[in-house]
Amino acid sequence: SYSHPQHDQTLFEERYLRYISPLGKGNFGSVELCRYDPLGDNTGELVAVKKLQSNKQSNLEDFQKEVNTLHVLHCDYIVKYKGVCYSMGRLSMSLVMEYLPYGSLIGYLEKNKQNINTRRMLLFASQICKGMEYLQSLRYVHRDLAARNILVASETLVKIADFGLTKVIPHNKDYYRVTQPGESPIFWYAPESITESRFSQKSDVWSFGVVLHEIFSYCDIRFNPKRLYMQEIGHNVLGTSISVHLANLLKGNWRLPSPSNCPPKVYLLMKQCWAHDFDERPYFSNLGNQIETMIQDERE
Ligand SMILES: COc1ccc(-c2cccc3nc(Nc4ccc(N5CCN(C)CC5)cc4)nn23)cc1
Repeated sequence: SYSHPQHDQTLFEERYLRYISPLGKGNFGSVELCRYDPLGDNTGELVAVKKLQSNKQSNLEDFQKEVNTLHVLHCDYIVKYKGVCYSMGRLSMSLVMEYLPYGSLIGYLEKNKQNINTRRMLLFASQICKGMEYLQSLRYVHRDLAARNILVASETLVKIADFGLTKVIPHNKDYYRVTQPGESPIFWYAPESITESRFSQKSDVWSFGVVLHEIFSYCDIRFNPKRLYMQEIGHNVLGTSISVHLANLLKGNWRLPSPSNCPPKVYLLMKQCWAHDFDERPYFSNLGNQIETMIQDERE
């Protein structure tokens, strides 16, 4: 059954949505840069439009849920939802969001690593913490927190994007169990998510630790989490699935190594997020405070 349509949904008319260029491919869809230009004089605003890839019913319902999720989120550290555009002909819909000019954190850190100091990396980390704290206050679990899903709005502001896998935790539980794990980003997953498909605020904290590792590795492809884990697991693993090897590696307390030049106190923060027992992992509020303190201490 369809989730109820949002009554105050902002409607963008397809005929005024001018395609400019592709921005990337996310979960279930592609994102394009468009100008919404009703006056037809190029004075309209630039927007990021996420088009639903296939019109498969299941994807349409997941997409509608993503729209409903983003619609209720109002936070400086979460990409702003603007509205939807229905293409009547194809009975499909697109999600219209604010356009963030600097793109994803991955491209930004790689390109600007020369002039990004520890202080700015900690600032980005604290903003992601605040966005996650807000998300958790509404009982949402993101489930796909990764540098690829963090967008750069300005040189001093990042926002969390891509709520394709986000779930709401039921009120009588403190975790969400996924039935059909699709294309899973297992190298960002907590052990309990890998072995039991169990997702909670504490599994998002684990993923945040991996995002910290990505940030302090300047998202250098040579040190990306998947590559580091696969080096440790060994590329020629046959038979048993990668996730079994990964779960055993984590059970045996192997963790991603400290990025080079990463301040020891930041690596300690990552290790806190990677406590095997999810009850021992800090909350985003606690992480945010620790990071704020580090920012104060940064003399740079
Ligand atoms: C996974 O792919 C995406 C792509 C775009 C988005 C998205 C959603 C909501 C808002 C939003 N603003 C931007 N901006 C943006 C700007 C530049 C680029 N790149 C410029 C350089 N190119 C080589 C790569 C794309 C990508 C995204 N992207 N974006 C989310 C996931």
